[in-house]
Amino acid sequence: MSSNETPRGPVDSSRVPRYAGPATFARLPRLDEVGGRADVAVVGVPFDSGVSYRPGARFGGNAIREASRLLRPYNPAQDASPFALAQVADGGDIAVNPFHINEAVETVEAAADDLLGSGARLMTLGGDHTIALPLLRSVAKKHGPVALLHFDAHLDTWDTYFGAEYTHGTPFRRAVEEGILDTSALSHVGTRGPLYGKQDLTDDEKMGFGIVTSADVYRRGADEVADQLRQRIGDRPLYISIDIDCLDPAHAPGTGTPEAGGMTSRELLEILRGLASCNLVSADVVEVAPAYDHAEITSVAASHTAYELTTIMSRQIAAARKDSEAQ
Ligand SMILES: N=C(N)NCCCC(=O)O
Ligand SMILES: [Zn+2]
Ligand SMILES: [Zn+2]
Repeated sequence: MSSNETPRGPVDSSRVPRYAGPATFARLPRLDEVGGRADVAVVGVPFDSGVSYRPGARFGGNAIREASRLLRPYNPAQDASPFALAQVADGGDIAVNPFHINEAVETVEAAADDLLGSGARLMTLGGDHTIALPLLRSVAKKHGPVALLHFDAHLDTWDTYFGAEYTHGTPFRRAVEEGILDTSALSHVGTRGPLYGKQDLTDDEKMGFGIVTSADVYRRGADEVADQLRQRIGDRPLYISIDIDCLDPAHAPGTGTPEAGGMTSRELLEILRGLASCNLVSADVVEVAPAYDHAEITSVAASHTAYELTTIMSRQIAAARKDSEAQ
């Protein structure tokens, strides 16, 4: 979108009932309806062949789209209308091979290359956490090694499962090995639950990660945690990866590897709002498995999470555009 074009926004829910018609994220236009160019492309990755326990995250993207019908155009928490500040559009799903993990990883990377190459930032809806690796590869090709904020109950820096190196428990170890992360700014947030051994933590620390556990969030509060994370990230290009199981199973039952004692959705949303000044280049929300959900609890939480992330990106795009116009 050039600076003098008005973004095409969501379907007006005061004219067309919000439950009518096919679902796109937040009832936004499809990417092809805005000439194939968007500032933020919301894309689904229906892939869950990398999971170690309950399957079903392949249906996550569409469940989030359905739940996002109720999102409204003005975000008071960030005082912004994200879909008016920048062109946000739904790029549909990346068609990945469910029978071949390595090929799926390549397909996701190539599709992300195309979208990022068109100038869009990515808001990806998973899918299981395996997909973070090809997304990070693509983002690093564009920006160099990026800072990573990883919200998750799990470390996801394990080595292999059944000899497989691409799984939902291993993407961030692979990313560190490949040199696509800025190891001076890596944090897990919401970590908790049993591990295989203490070595998991030692290995993780050696890779450069800092840990803010879900109990830390509870004790110190969202604002203090966001301040600390912001300081660590500085103005580095930042990728945020959100495994919905960072939330307590009470707030996100619809996921494949639930762990007790997690964050509330309020805490997650507040931490994200506290990061609004960071240079967020792309993000994902993964591990929503609707078959285990009830009353869309998980997909509503995921849709609001993606809404906050999209708002951060839109505000930055609008601010950058204003700066370049002033020059
Ligand atoms: N990324 C998610 N959600 N879970 C990883 C769990 C890996 C395990 O089964 O130990
Ligand atoms: Zn997890
Ligand atoms: Zn994960």
